[in-house]
Amino acid sequence: MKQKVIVYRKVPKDVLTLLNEKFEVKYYKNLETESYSDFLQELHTAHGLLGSSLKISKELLDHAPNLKIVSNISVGYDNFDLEQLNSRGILATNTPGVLVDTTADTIFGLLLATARRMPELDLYVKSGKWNGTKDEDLFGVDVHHKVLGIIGMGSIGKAIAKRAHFGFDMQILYHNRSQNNQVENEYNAEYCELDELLKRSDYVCLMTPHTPETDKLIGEREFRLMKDSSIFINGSRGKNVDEEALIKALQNQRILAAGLDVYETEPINKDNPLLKLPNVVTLPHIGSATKETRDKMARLAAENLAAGLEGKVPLNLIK
Ligand SMILES: NC(=O)C1=CN([C@@H]2O[C@H](COP(=O)(O)OP(=O)(O)OC[C@H]3O[C@@H](n4cnc5c(N)ncnc54)[C@H](OP(=O)(O)O)[C@@H]3O)[C@@H](O)[C@H]2O)C=CC1
Ligand SMILES: O=CC(=O)O
Repeated sequence: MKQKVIVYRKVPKDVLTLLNEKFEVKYYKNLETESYSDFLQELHTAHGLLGSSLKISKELLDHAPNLKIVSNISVGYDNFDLEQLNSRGILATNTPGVLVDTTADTIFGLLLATARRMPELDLYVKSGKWNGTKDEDLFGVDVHHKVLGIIGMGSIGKAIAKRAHFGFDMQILYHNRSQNNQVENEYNAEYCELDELLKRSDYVCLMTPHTPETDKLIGEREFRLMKDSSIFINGSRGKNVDEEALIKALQNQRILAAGLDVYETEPINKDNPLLKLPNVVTLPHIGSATKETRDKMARLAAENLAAGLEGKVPLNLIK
Protein backbone atom coordinates (compact mmCIF):
# COMPACT_ATOMS: atom_id res chain seq x y z
CA MET A 1 0.00 0.00 0.00
CA LYS A 2 1.16 3.52 -0.82
CA GLN A 3 2.19 5.79 2.06
CA LYS A 4 0.04 8.89 2.53
CA VAL A 5 1.27 12.43 2.10
CA ILE A 6 -0.55 15.67 2.88
CA VAL A 7 0.44 18.71 0.81
CA TYR A 8 -0.95 21.81 2.49
CA ARG A 9 0.38 24.58 0.18
CA LYS A 10 -0.05 25.16 -3.55
CA VAL A 11 2.77 23.40 -5.46
CA PRO A 12 3.52 23.20 -9.20
CA LYS A 13 1.79 20.46 -11.23
CA ASP A 14 4.99 18.48 -11.91
CA VAL A 15 5.73 18.33 -8.17
CA LEU A 16 2.27 16.99 -7.51
CA THR A 17 2.70 14.45 -10.33
CA LEU A 18 6.00 13.28 -8.83
CA LEU A 19 4.36 12.82 -5.45
CA ASN A 20 1.28 11.11 -6.90
CA GLU A 21 3.48 8.51 -8.62
CA LYS A 22 4.92 7.41 -5.30
CA PHE A 23 2.33 8.24 -2.65
CA GLU A 24 -1.33 8.66 -1.93
CA VAL A 25 -1.66 12.45 -1.89
CA LYS A 26 -4.21 14.60 -0.08
CA TYR A 27 -3.85 18.12 -1.48
CA TYR A 28 -4.95 21.36 0.19
CA LYS A 29 -4.00 24.27 -2.07
CA ASN A 30 -4.55 26.74 0.72
CA LEU A 31 -5.16 25.50 4.24
CA GLU A 32 -6.33 28.94 5.39
CA THR A 33 -9.41 28.79 3.19
CA GLU A 34 -10.10 25.06 3.47
CA SER A 35 -11.43 22.88 6.25
CA TYR A 36 -8.91 22.64 9.09
CA SER A 37 -10.92 19.92 10.85
CA ASP A 38 -10.85 17.86 7.66
CA PHE A 39 -7.06 18.37 7.55
CA LEU A 40 -6.70 17.20 11.18
CA GLN A 41 -8.77 14.12 10.38
CA GLU A 42 -6.53 13.27 7.39
CA LEU A 43 -3.45 13.84 9.56
CA HIS A 44 -4.27 10.71 11.60
CA THR A 45 -3.29 8.44 8.72
CA ALA A 46 -0.57 10.63 7.12
CA HIS A 47 3.10 9.57 6.86
CA GLY A 48 4.43 12.78 5.33
CA LEU A 49 3.57 16.47 5.51
CA LEU A 50 4.65 19.05 2.94
CA GLY A 51 4.05 22.80 3.09
CA SER A 52 5.20 25.96 4.85
CA SER A 53 4.47 28.28 7.77
CA LEU A 54 2.11 25.91 9.61
CA LYS A 55 3.05 25.62 13.27
CA ILE A 56 4.18 22.03 13.83
CA SER A 57 3.39 21.89 17.53
CA LYS A 58 2.80 19.17 20.11
CA GLU A 59 -0.97 19.69 19.70
CA LEU A 60 -0.76 19.18 15.93
CA LEU A 61 1.57 16.18 16.24
CA ASP A 62 -0.87 14.54 18.67
CA HIS A 63 -3.18 14.24 15.64
CA ALA A 64 -0.44 12.54 13.58
CA PRO A 65 0.55 9.19 15.16
CA ASN A 66 1.89 7.78 11.86
CA LEU A 67 3.93 10.79 10.73
CA LYS A 68 7.53 10.06 9.62
CA ILE A 69 8.62 13.35 8.03
CA VAL A 70 7.68 17.04 7.88
CA SER A 71 9.10 18.88 4.88
CA ASN A 72 9.09 22.70 4.97
CA ILE A 73 8.99 24.70 1.73
CA SER A 74 11.19 27.39 3.33
CA VAL A 75 14.66 27.71 4.77
CA GLY A 76 13.50 29.03 8.15
CA TYR A 77 12.04 26.31 10.38
CA ASP A 78 11.06 28.31 13.43
CA ASN A 79 7.53 26.91 12.86
CA PHE A 80 8.82 23.47 13.94
CA ASP A 81 8.85 22.26 17.55
CA LEU A 82 12.09 20.35 17.02
CA GLU A 83 12.07 18.83 20.50
CA GLN A 84 8.67 17.27 19.86
CA LEU A 85 9.68 16.07 16.39
CA ASN A 86 12.92 14.53 17.71
CA SER A 87 11.25 12.82 20.64
CA ARG A 88 8.75 11.21 18.23
CA GLY A 89 11.44 10.21 15.72
CA ILE A 90 9.90 12.39 12.99
CA LEU A 91 12.34 13.75 10.40
CA ALA A 92 12.32 17.46 9.53
CA THR A 93 13.67 19.12 6.37
CA ASN A 94 13.90 22.61 4.84
CA THR A 95 14.96 24.21 1.52
CA PRO A 96 18.24 26.12 1.89
CA GLY A 97 20.35 27.24 -1.07
CA VAL A 98 17.82 27.50 -3.89
CA LEU A 99 16.31 30.74 -2.57
CA VAL A 100 19.51 32.58 -1.63
CA ASP A 101 19.91 34.92 -4.63
CA THR A 102 16.22 35.68 -4.96
CA THR A 103 15.93 36.58 -1.28
CA ALA A 104 19.10 38.68 -1.39
CA ASP A 105 17.68 40.55 -4.42
CA THR A 106 14.49 41.31 -2.49
CA ILE A 107 16.24 42.43 0.66
CA PHE A 108 18.75 44.59 -1.17
CA GLY A 109 15.87 46.00 -3.24
CA LEU A 110 14.05 46.80 0.00
CA LEU A 111 17.16 48.59 1.27
CA LEU A 112 17.33 50.72 -1.91
CA ALA A 113 13.60 51.41 -1.88
CA THR A 114 13.77 52.57 1.74
CA ALA A 115 16.85 54.74 1.29
CA ARG A 116 15.49 56.39 -1.87
CA ARG A 117 11.86 56.43 -0.63
CA MET A 118 10.62 54.74 -3.78
CA PRO A 119 7.09 53.72 -2.66
CA GLU A 120 6.47 57.27 -1.40
CA LEU A 121 7.69 58.78 -4.67
CA ASP A 122 5.67 56.34 -6.74
CA LEU A 123 2.56 57.51 -4.90
CA TYR A 124 3.63 61.14 -5.31
CA VAL A 125 3.74 60.79 -9.10
CA LYS A 126 0.63 58.64 -9.44
CA SER A 127 -1.47 60.93 -7.24
CA GLY A 128 -0.67 63.90 -9.50
CA LYS A 129 1.39 65.83 -6.93
CA TRP A 130 4.43 66.17 -9.20
CA ASN A 131 4.20 69.75 -10.44
CA GLY A 132 7.59 70.19 -12.05
CA THR A 133 9.54 71.65 -9.15
CA LYS A 134 12.24 69.62 -7.46
CA ASP A 135 11.19 69.24 -3.87
CA GLU A 136 13.94 68.81 -1.27
CA ASP A 137 11.44 67.10 0.99
CA LEU A 138 11.58 64.16 -1.37
CA PHE A 139 15.33 63.60 -1.23
CA GLY A 140 16.58 60.25 -0.05
CA VAL A 141 19.98 59.18 1.25
CA ASP A 142 22.85 57.51 -0.60
CA VAL A 143 23.48 53.79 -0.49
CA HIS A 144 26.77 53.57 -2.38
CA HIS A 145 29.97 53.92 -0.33
CA LYS A 146 28.03 53.69 2.96
CA VAL A 147 28.54 51.18 5.79
CA LEU A 148 26.30 48.09 5.76
CA GLY A 149 26.14 46.01 8.95
CA ILE A 150 24.80 42.49 8.43
CA ILE A 151 23.67 40.58 11.50
CA GLY A 152 23.53 36.92 10.46
CA MET A 153 26.15 36.55 7.75
CA GLY A 154 24.91 33.16 6.51
CA SER A 155 23.96 32.13 2.96
CA ILE A 156 21.59 35.07 2.37
CA GLY A 157 23.70 37.55 4.34
CA LYS A 158 26.67 36.69 2.12
CA ALA A 159 24.64 37.18 -1.06
CA ILE A 160 23.55 40.61 0.24
CA ALA A 161 27.19 41.45 1.06
CA LYS A 162 28.22 40.45 -2.47
CA ARG A 163 25.68 42.85 -4.01
CA ALA A 164 26.65 45.64 -1.62
CA HIS A 165 30.42 45.21 -2.06
CA PHE A 166 30.68 44.71 -5.82
CA GLY A 167 27.63 46.71 -6.93
CA PHE A 168 27.59 49.61 -4.49
CA ASP A 169 31.12 49.91 -3.08
CA MET A 170 29.73 49.57 0.42
CA GLN A 171 31.89 48.81 3.44
CA ILE A 172 30.63 45.61 5.07
CA LEU A 173 30.55 44.91 8.81
CA TYR A 174 29.06 41.66 10.07
CA HIS A 175 28.10 39.91 13.26
CA ASN A 176 27.61 36.17 13.78
CA ARG A 177 28.39 33.90 16.69
CA SER A 178 31.40 32.74 14.65
CA GLN A 179 33.78 34.53 12.28
CA ASN A 180 33.69 33.80 8.53
CA ASN A 181 37.00 34.03 6.68
CA GLN A 182 35.35 33.68 3.28
CA VAL A 183 33.35 36.93 3.56
CA GLU A 184 36.36 38.71 5.02
CA ASN A 185 38.50 37.70 2.03
CA GLU A 186 35.89 38.00 -0.74
CA TYR A 187 33.96 41.10 0.32
CA ASN A 188 36.49 42.73 2.62
CA ALA A 189 33.97 42.32 5.44
CA GLU A 190 34.95 43.16 9.01
CA TYR A 191 33.78 41.12 11.98
CA CYS A 192 32.24 43.17 14.82
CA GLU A 193 30.55 42.56 18.12
CA LEU A 194 26.86 43.46 17.84
CA ASP A 195 27.09 46.80 19.67
CA GLU A 196 29.99 48.02 17.58
CA LEU A 197 28.19 47.03 14.36
CA LEU A 198 25.09 48.96 15.47
CA LYS A 199 27.13 52.07 16.30
CA ARG A 200 29.11 52.14 13.05
CA SER A 201 26.54 51.09 10.40
CA ASP A 202 24.53 53.38 8.13
CA TYR A 203 22.36 50.38 7.22
CA VAL A 204 21.67 47.53 9.65
CA CYS A 205 20.34 44.40 7.97
CA LEU A 206 19.04 41.54 10.12
CA MET A 207 19.33 38.02 8.58
CA THR A 208 19.55 35.53 11.49
CA PRO A 209 17.12 32.65 11.98
CA HIS A 210 14.56 33.03 14.76
CA THR A 211 15.74 31.01 17.76
CA PRO A 212 15.41 31.48 21.53
CA GLU A 213 18.78 33.28 21.32
CA THR A 214 17.72 35.74 18.60
CA ASP A 215 14.23 36.40 19.95
CA LYS A 216 13.92 40.23 20.26
CA LEU A 217 17.66 40.47 19.51
CA ILE A 218 17.06 44.06 18.39
CA GLY A 219 15.17 46.12 20.95
CA GLU A 220 15.18 49.55 22.58
CA ARG A 221 18.80 49.31 23.74
CA GLU A 222 19.98 48.32 20.25
CA PHE A 223 18.00 51.10 18.51
CA ARG A 224 19.58 53.59 20.92
CA LEU A 225 23.03 52.41 19.84
CA MET A 226 22.25 52.99 16.16
CA LYS A 227 22.96 56.31 14.40
CA ASP A 228 19.92 58.57 14.13
CA SER A 229 20.61 58.61 10.38
CA SER A 230 20.61 54.82 10.13
CA ILE A 231 18.17 52.62 8.22
CA PHE A 232 17.07 49.28 9.65
CA ILE A 233 16.20 46.38 7.33
CA ASN A 234 14.59 43.18 8.59
CA GLY A 235 14.51 40.27 6.11
CA SER A 236 14.69 37.51 8.72
CA ARG A 237 11.79 36.98 11.11
CA GLY A 238 9.61 39.58 12.83
CA LYS A 239 10.13 38.00 16.24
CA ASN A 240 13.86 38.80 16.08
CA VAL A 241 12.86 42.41 16.76
CA ASP A 242 10.99 44.07 19.62
CA GLU A 243 8.33 45.60 17.36
CA GLU A 244 7.13 48.09 19.97
CA ALA A 245 10.68 49.39 20.36
CA LEU A 246 11.02 49.60 16.57
CA ILE A 247 7.82 51.65 16.30
CA LYS A 248 9.05 54.03 19.04
CA ALA A 249 12.48 54.36 17.42
CA LEU A 250 10.81 55.30 14.11
CA GLN A 251 8.23 57.63 15.67
CA ASN A 252 10.89 59.46 17.69
CA GLN A 253 13.33 59.64 14.78
CA ARG A 254 15.81 57.60 16.85
CA ILE A 255 16.52 55.97 13.47
CA LEU A 256 15.79 57.40 10.04
CA ALA A 257 13.71 54.64 8.44
CA ALA A 258 13.00 50.92 8.22
CA GLY A 259 12.43 48.42 5.42
CA LEU A 260 10.51 45.37 6.58
CA ASP A 261 9.63 42.07 4.93
CA VAL A 262 8.66 40.31 8.17
CA TYR A 263 6.59 41.14 11.26
CA GLU A 264 5.87 39.89 14.75
CA THR A 265 2.41 38.79 13.55
CA GLU A 266 1.79 37.77 9.94
CA PRO A 267 -0.21 38.88 8.11
CA ILE A 268 0.38 42.20 9.88
CA ASN A 269 -2.58 43.59 11.78
CA LYS A 270 -4.33 46.37 9.81
CA ASP A 271 -4.04 48.82 12.72
CA ASN A 272 -0.33 48.19 13.38
CA PRO A 273 1.28 51.68 13.75
CA LEU A 274 4.07 50.59 11.37
CA LEU A 275 1.57 50.91 8.52
CA LYS A 276 0.97 54.60 9.32
CA LEU A 277 4.62 55.67 9.38
CA PRO A 278 5.94 57.38 6.24
CA ASN A 279 9.51 56.31 7.03
CA VAL A 280 8.66 52.60 6.79
CA VAL A 281 8.64 50.51 3.61
CA THR A 282 6.70 47.26 3.96
CA LEU A 283 6.66 44.04 1.97
CA PRO A 284 4.40 41.03 2.67
CA HIS A 285 7.08 38.43 3.61
CA ILE A 286 7.96 37.96 -0.03
CA GLY A 287 11.75 37.42 0.05
CA SER A 288 11.91 34.19 -1.95
CA ALA A 289 8.72 34.76 -3.92
CA THR A 290 9.51 34.54 -7.61
CA LYS A 291 7.85 31.83 -9.67
CA GLU A 292 11.19 30.23 -10.55
CA THR A 293 12.47 30.10 -6.99
CA ARG A 294 9.20 29.02 -5.37
CA ASP A 295 8.98 26.17 -7.92
CA LYS A 296 12.54 25.10 -7.08
CA MET A 297 11.74 25.21 -3.37
CA ALA A 298 8.62 23.07 -3.80
CA ARG A 299 10.56 20.54 -5.90
CA LEU A 300 13.38 20.33 -3.36
CA ALA A 301 10.90 19.96 -0.50
CA ALA A 302 9.13 17.13 -2.38
CA GLU A 303 12.47 15.38 -3.00
CA ASN A 304 13.34 15.69 0.70
CA LEU A 305 9.98 14.24 1.65
CA ALA A 306 10.24 11.36 -0.83
CA ALA A 307 13.76 10.50 0.36
CA GLY A 308 12.62 10.40 3.99
CA LEU A 309 9.64 8.16 3.23
CA GLU A 310 11.79 5.84 1.08
CA GLY A 311 14.22 5.27 3.95
CA LYS A 312 17.01 7.45 2.51
CA VAL A 313 18.67 10.42 4.22
CA PRO A 314 17.00 13.60 2.86
CA LEU A 315 19.41 16.15 1.36
CA ASN A 316 18.27 18.90 3.72
CA LEU A 317 17.73 17.01 6.95
CA ILE A 318 17.55 19.41 9.93
CA LYS A 319 19.82 18.08 12.62
N1 LIG B 1 12.16 37.19 4.16
C1 LIG B 1 12.13 36.00 3.58
O1 LIG B 1 11.32 35.71 2.72
C2 LIG B 1 13.15 34.99 3.97
C3 LIG B 1 13.65 34.97 5.24
N2 LIG B 1 14.59 34.04 5.61
C4 LIG B 1 15.11 34.08 6.98
O2 LIG B 1 16.52 34.26 6.89
C5 LIG B 1 17.15 33.38 7.81
C6 LIG B 1 18.58 33.13 7.37
O3 LIG B 1 18.61 32.31 6.23
P1 LIG B 1 20.01 31.73 5.67
O4 LIG B 1 20.95 32.83 5.38
O5 LIG B 1 19.68 30.76 4.61
O6 LIG B 1 20.49 30.94 6.96
P2 LIG B 1 21.98 30.54 7.38
O7 LIG B 1 21.82 29.46 8.38
O8 LIG B 1 22.81 30.30 6.20
O9 LIG B 1 22.53 31.85 8.11
C7 LIG B 1 22.12 32.27 9.36
C8 LIG B 1 23.25 33.09 9.96
O10 LIG B 1 22.79 33.61 11.21
C9 LIG B 1 23.86 33.50 12.16
N3 LIG B 1 23.30 33.38 13.50
C10 LIG B 1 22.56 32.37 14.01
N4 LIG B 1 22.26 32.61 15.29
C11 LIG B 1 22.85 33.79 15.60
C12 LIG B 1 22.91 34.56 16.79
N5 LIG B 1 22.34 34.15 17.92
N6 LIG B 1 23.58 35.73 16.75
C13 LIG B 1 24.20 36.14 15.63
N7 LIG B 1 24.18 35.45 14.46
C14 LIG B 1 23.51 34.28 14.46
C15 LIG B 1 24.63 32.26 11.73
O11 LIG B 1 26.01 32.32 12.08
P3 LIG B 1 26.57 31.65 13.44
O12 LIG B 1 26.04 30.26 13.47
O13 LIG B 1 28.05 31.76 13.30
O14 LIG B 1 26.05 32.50 14.53
C16 LIG B 1 24.51 32.32 10.21
O15 LIG B 1 25.59 33.00 9.67
C17 LIG B 1 16.24 32.15 7.81
O16 LIG B 1 16.39 31.41 8.99
C18 LIG B 1 14.86 32.77 7.72
O17 LIG B 1 14.36 33.05 9.00
C19 LIG B 1 15.04 33.12 4.71
C20 LIG B 1 14.57 33.09 3.43
C21 LIG B 1 13.57 34.01 2.95
O1 LIG C 1 10.87 33.11 5.04
C1 LIG C 1 11.12 32.28 4.22
C2 LIG C 1 12.00 31.18 4.41
O2 LIG C 1 12.28 30.47 3.43
O3 LIG C 1 12.43 30.97 5.56
